[in-house]
Amino acid sequence: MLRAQIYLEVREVSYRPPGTELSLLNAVTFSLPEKSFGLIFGQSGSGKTTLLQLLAGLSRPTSGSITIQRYGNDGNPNQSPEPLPSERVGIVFQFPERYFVADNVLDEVTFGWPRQKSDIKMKEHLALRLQRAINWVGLNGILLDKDPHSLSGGYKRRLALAIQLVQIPDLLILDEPLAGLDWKARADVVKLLKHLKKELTILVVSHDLKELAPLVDRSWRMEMGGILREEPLPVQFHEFGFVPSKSDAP
Ligand SMILES: Nc1ncnc2c1ncn2[C@@H]1O[C@H](COP(=O)(O)OP(=O)(O)OP(=O)(O)O)[C@@H](O)[C@H]1O
Repeated sequence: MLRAQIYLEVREVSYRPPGTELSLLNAVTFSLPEKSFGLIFGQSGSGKTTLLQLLAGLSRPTSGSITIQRYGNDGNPNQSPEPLPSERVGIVFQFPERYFVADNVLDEVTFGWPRQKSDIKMKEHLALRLQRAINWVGLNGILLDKDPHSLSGGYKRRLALAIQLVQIPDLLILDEPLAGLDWKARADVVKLLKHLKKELTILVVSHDLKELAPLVDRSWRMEMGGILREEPLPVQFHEFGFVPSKSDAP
């Protein structure tokens, strides 16, 4: 049975940085249903980060569209697509801990929030959002007055996620979320992403295909020249520790 669903839809998006003749993305087209996990992989320099920056609204496509489309139970679009609002997109860049600015966890998560003038209702609303984000990423056991730089690698990534989740994004974008972490922290982040996927649409750029594969609903390879093609992950069962027994052999 079909059910109503919302899709992120990227149509024929091309991008040429202002003042250059070089096209970094060429007619990129894909769609991702809400509350699913998309993974983009491909060679270094193929344009993956450039695409994420466009999705986050940090730069604008030279042509093409990035929209939200709602479909009804009959599988037909409900109305015309709406532009993806950048304030509903959270993005965590590679090595987010390098950009921490505050000297305690609370200030890092609430950086830029109004401090004095907000009314009680607004303060309560912000406190609820903060609590939700902190609980979501499992930072509730951590003292909020701790120096973010003193946290372990895995907890720094949780904090980076909380900073985005506090804005209650519809789409969470992650650029190489496992890069630079030890095996335990990587396993921790994968577990956390599995949990977040129940509530959010997540789009990840990564080279860590093996570890992320169990979460992935849709995957695309970015080829040099900024061309995106849907492609299942090139991961074999044996890479997950599955060794066929003799009776399983064809
Ligand atoms: N503003 C710019 N002007 C010109 N070239 C750029 C600009 N930004 C990025 N590039 C080039 O565009 C190409 C794509 O870069 P991008 O960072 O998107 O690739 P990537 O697939 O994310 O690579 P990696 O996996 O190494 O992060 C690279 O060759 C990069 O040097």
